[in-house]
Amino acid sequence: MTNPTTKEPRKIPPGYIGFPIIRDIKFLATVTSGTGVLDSLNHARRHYGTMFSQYFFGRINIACGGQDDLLWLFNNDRKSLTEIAWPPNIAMLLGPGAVANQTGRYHRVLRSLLEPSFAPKFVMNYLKCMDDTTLHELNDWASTGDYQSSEVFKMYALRLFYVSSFGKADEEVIATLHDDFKLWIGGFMAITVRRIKGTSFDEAMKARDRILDTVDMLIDEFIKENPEESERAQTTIIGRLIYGKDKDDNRMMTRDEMKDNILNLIFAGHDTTYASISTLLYHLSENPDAMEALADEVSTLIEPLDSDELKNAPVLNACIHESWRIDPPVIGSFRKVANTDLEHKGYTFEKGQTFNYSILMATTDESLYKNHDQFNMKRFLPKEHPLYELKDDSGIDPLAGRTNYPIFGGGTHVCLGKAFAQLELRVLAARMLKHYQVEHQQPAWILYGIRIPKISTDLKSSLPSALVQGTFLVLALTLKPSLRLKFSNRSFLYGRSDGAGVAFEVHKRAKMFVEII
Ligand code: HEM
Repeated sequence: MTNPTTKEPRKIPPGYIGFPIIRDIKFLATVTSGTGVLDSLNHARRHYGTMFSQYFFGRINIACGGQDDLLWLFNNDRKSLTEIAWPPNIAMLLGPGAVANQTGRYHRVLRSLLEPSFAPKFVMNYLKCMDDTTLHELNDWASTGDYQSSEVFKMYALRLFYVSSFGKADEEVIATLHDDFKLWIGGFMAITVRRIKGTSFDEAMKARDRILDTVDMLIDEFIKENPEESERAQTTIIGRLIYGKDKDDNRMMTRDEMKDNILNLIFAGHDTTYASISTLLYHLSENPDAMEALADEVSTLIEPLDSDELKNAPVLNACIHESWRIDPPVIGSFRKVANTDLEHKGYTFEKGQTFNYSILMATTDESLYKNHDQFNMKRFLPKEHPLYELKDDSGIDPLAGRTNYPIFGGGTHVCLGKAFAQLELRVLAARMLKHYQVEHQQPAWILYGIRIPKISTDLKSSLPSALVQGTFLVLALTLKPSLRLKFSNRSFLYGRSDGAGVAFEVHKRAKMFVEII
């Protein structure tokens, strides 16, 4: 902190602030093109280091992602010297009672009311319903025999959250929530928080009202059907939120807090899960050795799935952690200086200065992860594993919650749903590779089992390759039904575009189909 008598003129880190209009165009181009985020990050990192100024939604913002920067920021968070700083539209969409919007004591109270539902031990209560939902879902995907959009991952993510929350699924309500949620998230790109009729922000706020009404009705129903001592009240997210008490204050959540926080949880777990599934499947299909090792490992898992066994499955964890590392579902978050000016690296940051801490910068730091742009799940295998290879990596433990693997953020707002997210992905990956054969497939025409690459490439080379690939495809239709993937761009908010946002197809053995692009 600075001494007011010796305070120097404000200095901010170097960076491209740019000229009006040009910077607006540059900013929009960066955030709307998936690879633009990583490219511009790499560019800035090369020129200015791990802390630099940037123009962001109309103001100067400090981006940072070095180990020292993250430690500094997360420690400030704990001392209440920095606080959360969502852009105003996101803060409004989240609502006044949402944990992610809060600071100080109120934030601690809300966390203490929410944390029990997401504690690693408690999360194991959700294993059975997650597993049942997953088996059912995979079967549905497999039986369509047609390409589907990656939207199904979103519905699946919502369904998992819903069954863990309420202990059962109501398809009509899930579909309504899904549609409203899509409109709600559309408000994230709003440049004004004025409610002008017909704008995406206005539509998003209306969707927020509808979601809150739906949640209100669900809470009423839950209370009616599940008294405090019932099993559902004791083992579901909503049960814990309704009946749980804060240990210090002995107070329960108000109805408004409950509604805002259910929406907050849906938001926090929805697209993150969707992006996690997309990227994991992408990297596995691009890395057949990893996929094979994983399929071998999950084939030996006992039935019913056991939470400890899943938690300790080395290849499963290594693949998930490496996929999250190379394509973090959340690439960063926002903070601002709370009340007192702060100093770091010789710069003085005044009250209100905003920061964007970068998870992506840490996970693509070459000094932490050699060949960071290559998927290498072996970096996270335990030493005693037969596939373990210590090359240049420094043995980082992704579960330690350190700044060298900040996938779930850090400081006081560190992810509340970490154990939940890990369980979801473990169950899906285990079930998929235990029961299905997963094939990677670039966009192509599939004609009676023969895969014909898009004719945009050289025709002479594509025809023989079509025949070879077609032969392999037919051979591949062996005992397991197969899942096929095709890739397109992914939302900028959730990392790079080259990795995910998949349309995919699951089909039963020997099912023939034609895909028209
Ligand atoms: C792979 C999946 C996920 C990733 C990568 C992820 C990542 C993150 C990150 C980076 C933050 C910190 C944001 C900040 O510093 O401001 C965060 C916060 C949060 N996450 Fe997650 N998350 C995931 C899944 C989930 C799930 C499934 C839930 C719950 C169902 C959840 C609930 C939350 C909540 C409530 C917060 C806000 C906590 C607070 O502000 O105190 N997350 N998450």
